[in-house]
Amino acid sequence: APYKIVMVRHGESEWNQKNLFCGWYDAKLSDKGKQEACNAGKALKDAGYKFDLAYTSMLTRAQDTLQAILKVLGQANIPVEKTWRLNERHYGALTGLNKTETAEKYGEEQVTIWRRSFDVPPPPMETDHPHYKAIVCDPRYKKGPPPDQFPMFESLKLTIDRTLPFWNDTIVPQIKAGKRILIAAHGNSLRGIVKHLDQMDNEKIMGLNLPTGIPFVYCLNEMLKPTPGGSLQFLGD
Ligand SMILES: CC(=O)Oc1ccccc1S(=O)(=O)Nc1cc2c(c(O)c1O)C(=O)c1ccccc1C2=O
Repeated sequence: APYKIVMVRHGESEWNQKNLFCGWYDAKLSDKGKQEACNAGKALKDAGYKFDLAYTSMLTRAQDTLQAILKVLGQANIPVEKTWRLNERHYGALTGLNKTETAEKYGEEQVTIWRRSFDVPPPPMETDHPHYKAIVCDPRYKKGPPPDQFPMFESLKLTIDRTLPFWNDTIVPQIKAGKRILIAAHGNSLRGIVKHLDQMDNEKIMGLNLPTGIPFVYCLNEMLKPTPGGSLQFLGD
């Protein structure tokens, strides 16, 4: 295929382990997550992959997954671009809650509605949220999003709507320039790219739960459309 691109969802985080909504909270990789990242690097190395350029989010769990992979590949010094547009979905007031607390606070019915909705957002993160300051005042966001666009909550739709401009405006030109690219990001930001590439409808993309730490490849034609059988090829399959 004229073009190939590799993507990987970050390894398990310490909050994934505890089944807490993480979103824009900067949880670290768990020991298992670090192992997953190394395994991803090994799978890519064994398959002979090399990269010219990598993209990741502003969140440590994705950045550390990327670095672990690049280290295994002996490519720790290739250019890496970090962007908030590849961040995980912002879970608003649910950030830090587990399953029981969510159901207690909002009721099972509301949880079921949220789980099934493409464009129903969770309640906003208020200024009294335990992690509000750590997230909103984090200096890493100095270069964006601008204060008036800084999310306090996101639906899956809103997440995809802020990820795709980065894909179209920044990543696509580099693919067309022939760069070998690796993206290490999050379940929902990667859903945005996958939905776009495979022209999936809302229900279908909500049914796709990308596994942590398993790289997947897209083989794209001249029009950057997936070739037959070129979609979502997981390494190790
Ligand atoms: C497997 C698991 O325990 O998931 C958790 C984790 C934390 C809270 C609630 C749950 S749950 O069991 O209700 N399942 C569960 C719950 C939810 C979601 C989801 O994908 C999911 O699997 C969402 O996407 C989601 C998105 C936006 C707002 C709320 C939810 C939500 O409440």
